[in-house]
Amino acid sequence: MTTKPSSSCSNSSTSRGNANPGIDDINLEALTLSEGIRDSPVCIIVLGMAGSGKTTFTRSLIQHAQAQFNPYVVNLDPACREVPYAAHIDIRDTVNYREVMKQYQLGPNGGIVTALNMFTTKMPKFAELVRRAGERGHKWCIIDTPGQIEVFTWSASGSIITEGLATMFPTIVVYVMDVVRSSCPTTFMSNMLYACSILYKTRLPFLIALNKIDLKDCSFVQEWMTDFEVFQDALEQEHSYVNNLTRTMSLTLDTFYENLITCGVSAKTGIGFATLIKHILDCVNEYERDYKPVYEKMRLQRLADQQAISFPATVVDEAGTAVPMGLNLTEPTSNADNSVFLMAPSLVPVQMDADTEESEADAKNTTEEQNFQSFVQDHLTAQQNKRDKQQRSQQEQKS
Ligand SMILES: Nc1nc2c(ncn2[C@@H]2O[C@H](COP(=O)(O)OP(=O)(O)OP(=O)(O)O)[C@@H](O)[C@H]2O)c(=O)[nH]1
Repeated sequence: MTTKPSSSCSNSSTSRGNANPGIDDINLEALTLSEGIRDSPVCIIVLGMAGSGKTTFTRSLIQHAQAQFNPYVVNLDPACREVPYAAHIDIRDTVNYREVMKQYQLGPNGGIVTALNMFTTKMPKFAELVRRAGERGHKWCIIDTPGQIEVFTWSASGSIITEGLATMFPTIVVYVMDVVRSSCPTTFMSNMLYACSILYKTRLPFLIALNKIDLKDCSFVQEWMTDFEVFQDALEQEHSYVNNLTRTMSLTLDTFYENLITCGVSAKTGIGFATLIKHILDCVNEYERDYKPVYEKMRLQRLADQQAISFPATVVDEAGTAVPMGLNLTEPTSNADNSVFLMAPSLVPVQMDADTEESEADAKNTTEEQNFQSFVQDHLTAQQNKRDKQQRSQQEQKS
């Protein structure tokens, strides 16, 4: 097991003092936009609503693709406790999400977004690791994303990662959908709206994995997508205020359904994965045929933008003045000096601080113990004072 660094971001200086190098020490040339889009590895970004089964799906896909595609695996969920597969790159090795929450005074979702932002500062090096994986024979790179879907799909870092990968490697999106939860027409429609918005936002080949078919057959979803009348009938059974909206939406999404590929799977039992892999290969062909020219153009445009002369903020009119954020918020240490570093197998420093969670738990236990002791002490003192007072008043009465 990889030992977790104790600070919010693993500091490159930690690794520099070590016998084992960090990623910044091995003179890793960051992959630049000047290189064209490669043939491999194919990046498969796994998205889906919380609890839809993304992580279980990722594990199952790895198993089914192992022999043929030798997947390189990336976990981008900083908040998960553990993953049921061996990840080659795990965001949790790069950014300590709990420490981020503490230092930046954030709630859980803000912590996840910030952790992802920090990881994204190393995007060129992340891309370089993926490229090297391709050269070592990994034909696929499977990327598991955070539980809260909006954290990835609607954050700047999610876009940077998705577009960054798509301008360097063939990239597709697999949207995992829970068929059991989608048996409610309104939930189905919410899921479809999400899928639709992601499809248009990412502009990548898109495949819907209808997951958990061991619990419920997915043919009803496919029927709802192809036959408007059947969906209307299902909607009639529900008495909800949102029915009108759902009905209108289903009409709007009709054209979107036509271009969608769906595939029933069970991440738990493995049913449907042989077909799913065929669909993934079709999506890769689709990327090569329809999307690659678009991303190639985007890559060249970005390269031109990068090479254009950039003016320092001082010469820009109305550059403005930075103001401190929030109330009494101490600015956390800046990360501009390369203090976030990316870890991958063989780059893990030998000497790491004690496991953060363990030490945090110990500290918490000690504090709780102290709090409890002082509570008992206060209680005993109060009791004693009460007894003394009673004795005094009894003596006064007697005298
Ligand atoms: N029966 C059944 N259960 C499944 C299947 N896939 C996932 N699950 C269960 O669904 C639950 C959620 O699965 P996860 O893989 O953690 O889902 P996730 O989308 O990664 O979850 P978050 O990242 O927390 O949003 C777990 O209890 C899984 O065991 C499946 O195909 N069949």
